[in-house]
This record gives sequence, structure tokens and C-alpha cells, in this order.
Amino acid sequence: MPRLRLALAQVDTVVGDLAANVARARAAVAEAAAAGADLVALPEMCVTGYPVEDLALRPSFVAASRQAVADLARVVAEDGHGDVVVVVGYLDQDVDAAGRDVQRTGLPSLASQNCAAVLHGGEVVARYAKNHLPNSGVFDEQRIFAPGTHGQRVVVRGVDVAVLVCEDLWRDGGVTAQLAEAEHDPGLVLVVNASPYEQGKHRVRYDLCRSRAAETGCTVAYVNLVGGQDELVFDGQSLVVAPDGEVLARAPQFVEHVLVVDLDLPAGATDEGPGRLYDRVVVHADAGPEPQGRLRPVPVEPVEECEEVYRALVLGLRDYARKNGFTDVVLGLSGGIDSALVATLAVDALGAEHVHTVAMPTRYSSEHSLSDAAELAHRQGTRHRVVPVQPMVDAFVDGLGLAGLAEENVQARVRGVVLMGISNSEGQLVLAPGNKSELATGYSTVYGDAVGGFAPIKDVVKTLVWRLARWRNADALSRGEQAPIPESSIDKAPSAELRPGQVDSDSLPDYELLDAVVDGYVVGDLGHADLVARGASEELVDRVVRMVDRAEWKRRQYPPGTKVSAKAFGRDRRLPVTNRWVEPAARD
Ligand SMILES: Nc1ncnc2c1ncn2[C@@H]1O[C@H](COP(=O)(O)OP(=O)(O)OC[C@H]2O[C@@H]([n+]3cccc(C(=O)O)c3)[C@H](O)[C@@H]2O)[C@@H](O)[C@H]1O
Ligand SMILES: Nc1ncnc2c1ncn2[C@@H]1O[C@H](COP(=O)(O)OP(=O)(O)OP(=O)(O)O)[C@@H](O)[C@H]1O
Ligand SMILES: NC(=O)CC[C@H](N)C(=O)O
Repeated sequence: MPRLRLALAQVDTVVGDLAANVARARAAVAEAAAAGADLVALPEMCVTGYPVEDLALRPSFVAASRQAVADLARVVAEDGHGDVVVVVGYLDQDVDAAGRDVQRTGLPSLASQNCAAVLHGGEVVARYAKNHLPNSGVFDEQRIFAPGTHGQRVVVRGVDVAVLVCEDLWRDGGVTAQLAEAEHDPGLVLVVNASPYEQGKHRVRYDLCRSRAAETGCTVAYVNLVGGQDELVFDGQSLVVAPDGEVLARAPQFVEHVLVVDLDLPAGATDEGPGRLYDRVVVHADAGPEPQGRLRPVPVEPVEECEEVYRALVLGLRDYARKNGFTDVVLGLSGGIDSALVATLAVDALGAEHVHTVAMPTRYSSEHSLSDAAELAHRQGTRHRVVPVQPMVDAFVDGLGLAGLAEENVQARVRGVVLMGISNSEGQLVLAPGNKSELATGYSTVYGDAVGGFAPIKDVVKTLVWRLARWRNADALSRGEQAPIPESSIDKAPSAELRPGQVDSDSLPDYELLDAVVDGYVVGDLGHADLVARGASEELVDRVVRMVDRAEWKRRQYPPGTKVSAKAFGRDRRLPVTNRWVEPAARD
């Protein structure tokens, strides 16, 4: 049985920075080659970054990607690794001619394809176009890509390796079913992926790999992208699963890593050329000498839920800032839990000296608002300042004769102006601290606390905000460190402090109840009857559904933020703003 030394290189790329992505891929191949790898896999669209969205429609971008993958083949060979086989994701066009037949109404005729290239000896020796294009949730691939229709195999050290791209693995009755029925079984199914993180997705991915390994009778190797891109976080956690479901290797989550593992795999067919369903290119017909030693790193176990979400949020924020040219962030610190958690995430992402916190008291601010904010800044070492905003608020209130809600909201708006002013003069990225429960209900002031460039916890419901804060404190204490978040910020009743004695519960249902309905309605798309059947009262469902529907326009104006749930606001959930559809009540 041939032994293949496989490297799965989960790298962090930047959309559009092809030169940097090629450099990153080159370094990862060098690392894998130094470890003796025969075959190195890099993620889906590694050369371009992912997702490229409508950049795929630009001929200049497609041409640059094609050139960049050729450059990568060349530089890998120049580095002395020409004998290593590299499989890497990139953007190309017309790789699979049949793909041109696809209907893409209204778009230019360029048949861009989401591809994997096989590199060897300084050349691109094979190209494969993704057959199945995801088009739900955050994915829009049928809008921008033509599907491939042909498979690709590459024979490496006597092993017939089937190359797939991400969604190809997910589709029942698709490419993997063809593999199961093919006249020659592959010895390894190698999938290059850009699979975004969401809570618990590692279990879904493992189940998927296990079932495809069973279906095809092959070991499945799965390499995933890592890093943040706008709303998405790719979590790596590359994986190798044997036909019996055993996890042969698993990389850590949320960090770059080159996972090298020796696999004993069946020898495969070695005839070259086009078959009925796929092409095969032979790089090494024979197994060749066995690699020295046997590399079998202990699979990295997934972490528990709060830690996983927390780390996803840190990476999403860090990469958004870094990839958009920001070293520093600024946010209003109210002494409440949302801004406390966002500040803590920012410190973990960027370092305390890069986090600027601003307390902006008005006449309605409580004493603990200032003291809890100062305490957090002291514990974590953020660059903290106090800007009393009442005189500015007074100027608007008196100048315009504002009262009631208008006076309440102008306080939040003045704070927004102050933060944008600081950002304009000092260059930080402004963070909006709204959580998913607030976004769902529209409980924020547009152009007020909703200002900012990035919203780190916009996909985190309030009850999870509290859990994450508690987890972060407990984690610090378990390491003998001081808890970063003042306990009173976690324990106090949430309040916007925009009028005397205001608390969130004046306007919103209890967060435990609210979050359960938000989850059912927003994430699960459940109707009224199902929401009631899950235990909410008719009145609560009516109220929450109405609030969620009415706030669509506000969410459209909200900054992007990291997706962690199965359905985040934004591109994951698209609803009309102008909309008179009312979810029918169970009693109707
Ligand atoms: N469909 C639509 N399309 C476009 N624009 C629309 C619109 N409906 C209203 N508008 C506009 O929006 C305005 C109303 O929105 P907005 O000014 O935001 O004000 P509004 O939503 O009426 O009030 C803000 C609410 O959020 C609460 N809040 C504020 C700040 C922080 C927190 C917190 O705890 O974090 C909570 C506050 O207590 C209050 O209940 C209207 O005056 C109108 O100009
Ligand atoms: N006194 C303040 N000083 C500085 N920023 C403030 C102040 N009050 C509100 N903010 C900003 O406005 C955001 C909205 O907070 P608000 O207190 O109105 O409600 P919240 O949703 O409970 O948030 P938090 O839990 O952070 O208090 C805060 O997260 C903070 O960024
Ligand atoms: N890039 C892709 O094709 C990803 C699609 C896949 N369903 C996933 O969520 O991982």
C-alpha cells in the first residue's frame, strides 16, 4: 500500500491581494516540503481570497488570477520543490467548456469558474472547475460562476487522488456519488474549501466527511481557509477522515497551520487521459520510496462552545481591522455589558494600546457608568478618555427645541459624532457595539450608537453576550489572571440611560424570552404557530415578530460584523425593506 505524505495548508489570504496570497502559499509549500510532503493542498480560491463576489465578473481579475497560479507553480519549482504536487484554489475561466451553457441572465458572457489547479515541475498540469455552486445563505456562486462538469484525478506516488472544491462534497447525488460509481476508485478524495464558520459547524463538517468517506470508500482530506473576510470568518480546522469514520488528523481552529500526515492508501489506476466523467493526470505512477518515520499528529480536539465563538469574534475583528488598514479601534464605553465585551474582544484582537475607549456621560448617566468604564479600562490597559457630552447635547436640545424621544436619541447621536470626530482626527476604526437582540428589535439609535465601521457582536444575541463575558472572565481566572470585565458590568440590569431610570425591560421583553423567539423567527424562519409551539406566548410572538419586521430598514444601515450563527443579519437573510407581509398568527 503506497504511503503518501499529505500536507493540508490552512492559510489566511486577503481578497484581491494576489501577490501576497501567492507569497503566503509559497511559504506554506516550502514548510510542507521541508516536512517531506508529497502532496500539498491549499484552500479554495487561495490565490484570489474568498469570496470574490463580483470581482469574478472582471476579465482583468480573472486574467491576474490565472497568471498568479502560473507564477506560484514557477516559484515553487525555483524554490526546489518542483517535485511536490500542489493543489490550490484559484479563479479561472472556460476551464470546463460545458460550463458555458449555464444560464446567467443579465451577466457578461465571461464564464468565470471556481477552480483548483494542480501544480508540478513548475507548471500547471491540470485544472478542475467546481461542479456544484452553492447559492443559499451567504453564498451567491451561481450568480458569478459557471459550473464545471468534469472531474479531475491526479496520480501522486501511485495513489489516484480525486480533486474536489468545497460544495462538491456537500451535494447528495453529485460528484461524490459519481466517484462511488466510477470504474476506478480513487485512493483519496482531496477537497479544497472555503467554508465559513458558524456555531457547531465542525460537527456538521465531520459528519459530512464521514458520510462521504463511507459513500466513496475513500479517505477524505479536507483543507479549509482561515481568517476573516468582511462578515465571514473561516476557521481552518482542516481534517482527514478514514472510510470507517476515524479522524486521522485535525488542525487547530482559527489559526494558520500546515498539517502534515502520512496516509497509507490503496494504489490506483495510472492510465492517463480523459475518462467518461473525469480526466486523470499522472505525476508519479509508482509509490516510490516510503517517507521516513510515520507522521501522525494527534488530532486537535474542538474547543467548547463559548471559547469557539469568542475566538471567531476575535479573528473576525482582527482581520477586518488589519485587512482594511487599521491598527487601532475606538468605541464608546458605557459601563454596560455590550461595549465591555466589544472592548475586551478588541484588546484580545489588537492589543490594549490599540484600543481607544471613550466615556461620554450625559445628565442621565449613572455613577457606575463612569466607574465601570474606568475600571475596565484600568484592568485591560485601554487608552481611555472621558468626553462629557452634555454641553453638545444641550446645544441640539435647546437649538432645536427637542424633547422626549428626540432628546433621548440626540444623546446617542452626539456620541456617534464624537466617535467619528475622534476617528477622523486620529485614524481609528469605529466599532458599533450593538448585539443581535438589539438589531432584531431595532433597539438602537440610527446614526447614534449604530455608527461605526464594524460591528463585532452584531450576530451575538444578548444572552450569549453575557455567557461570553462570563466565559472570558472565568478563562482568565483559570489562568491565574485578573478577570478583564468588571463583574458589575455583567450583573447590572441593561439600560440605555437616555432618560431617568430607563431600563431595557421598559421597551423589550425579558432577554431569555426575546432571544428564543429571535432564534426561531430569524434563524429558523419559523411561523407564528411554530414559535408558539416552542413555548412563547401569542402576545410575545406578536410583539417580537412586529419589532423584527419593522426594523429591517435599520439593519440595512448597520455596519458589517462577524457571522457566528446559522443565519446572521446581512447577506445571510435578505428581506425587502418595503414590505407589508405580516406573519399570520396561529389564531387567524
Ligand atoms: N422604514 C423606514 N425607512 C427609513 N427611515 C425610517 C423608517 N422608519 C423610521 N425611519 C426613520 O428613523 C427614525 C427613527 O429611528 P431612530 O431615530 O433610531 O429612533 P427610534 O427607533 O424611534 O428610537 C430608538 C430606540 O432605541 C433605543 N436605544 C437607543 C440607543 C441605544 C439603545 C441601547 O440600549 O443600545 C437603545 C431607544 O431607547 C429607543 O427606544 C425616524 O424618525 C425616521 O427618520
Ligand atoms: N455614557 C456613555 N459613554 C460612552 N459610550 C456610551 C455611553 N452610553 C452609551 N454609550 C455607547 O452607546 C452604546 C449603546 O449603549 P447603551 O448604554 O445605550 O445600551 P446597551 O445596549 O445596554 O450597551 P452597553 O451594554 O454597552 O451599555 C454603548 O455600547 C456605548 O458604546
Ligand atoms: N465555499 C463553499 O462551497 C462552501 C459551501 C459549503 N456548503 C459550506 O458551507 O461550507
